Amino acid sequence: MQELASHAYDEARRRIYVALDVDSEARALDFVDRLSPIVDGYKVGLELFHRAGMRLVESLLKLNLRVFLDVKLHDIPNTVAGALRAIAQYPIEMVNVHASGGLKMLASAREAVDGSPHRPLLVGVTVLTSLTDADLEGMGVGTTSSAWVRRLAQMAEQAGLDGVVCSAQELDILREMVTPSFERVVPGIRLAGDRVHDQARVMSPDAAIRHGATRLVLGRAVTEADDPVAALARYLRSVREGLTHE
Ligand SMILES: O=C(O)c1cc(=O)[nH]c(=O)n1[C@@H]1O[C@H](COP(=O)(O)O)[C@@H](O)[C@H]1O
Repeated sequence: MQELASHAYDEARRRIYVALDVDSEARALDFVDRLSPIVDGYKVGLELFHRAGMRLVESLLKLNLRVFLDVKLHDIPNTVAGALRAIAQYPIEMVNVHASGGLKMLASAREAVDGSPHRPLLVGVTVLTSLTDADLEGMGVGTTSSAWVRRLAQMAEQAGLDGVVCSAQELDILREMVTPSFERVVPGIRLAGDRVHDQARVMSPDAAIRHGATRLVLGRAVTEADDPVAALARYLRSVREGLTHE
C-alpha cells in the first residue's frame, strides 16, 4: 500500500471520489479512516446527507478532505439558488444539480455559486447512469441517452457550469463538443467481473480516463468489497493505468 501513497499516484488520487453511500455517520467516518491513507476525495450523497447532514460534511472538511456534495438539486430557479447559497458557505470542492432542470435554473445556480464565499465546482447531472435507451423511451424522452446527454451538456456549458456528470459511454461525444477544462465526472465505474448492481452504463476506470473522464466516482465496488482497502488499490491502479494513455 506504501506505493499507492507515493507521488506517482497523486494525479490518480486527485481524480477520485469515494461515494460514502452508508447509513450512518459512524460508518462513513470508519470508511474515511481506513481509506484516507490512499484517497482524500469523498462524495456525500443523498443517503448519508439525509442521515448526517452538513455536520458530517464539516467533519470531513476539518480532516482536510475534498468533498463532492452530491445533492442533485432539481427545483425552480429561486429554490435551487437559495440551496446553493447555503451550501457554498462551506469550502466543498464540487456540488451538482440536475441539468434537466432547464437553462433558467442552471443560470440561477451559476449566479448563486458565483456570489458565494466559496465557489465549488458546479456540475450538471445529465442522464443517470442507471438508465438505458429503453428507459428513456418509456419516459417519453424520444431520443437516445447519447443524444440527450449531448443536449443537456450543451445547456450546462451555455449556462456557464463547470462540467457535467455523465456515463463513460458518452465521453467520446462530449470530448468533441466541450472545452478541455469542462469537467466530465463519471460514476458507474466497474472493473471487469465486478458486480454492476443497478447501474446500466458502466466502464472500467482506465477506459473511462482514456475516453476523457476528468473525475471518477467509486462506490459499492469499493465500499461493499470484502476488503475495501484492497479494492480501492485495484481501482486506483487502473486509474493510473488510464492516465498513462490519456
Ligand atoms: O451524481 C452522481 O454522483 C451520480 C450520477 C449518476 O448518473 N449515477 C450515479 O451512480 N451517481 C452516484 O454515483 C454513485 C455510484 O455508486 P456505485 O454504483 O456504487 O459505484 C452513487 O452514489 C450515485 O448516487
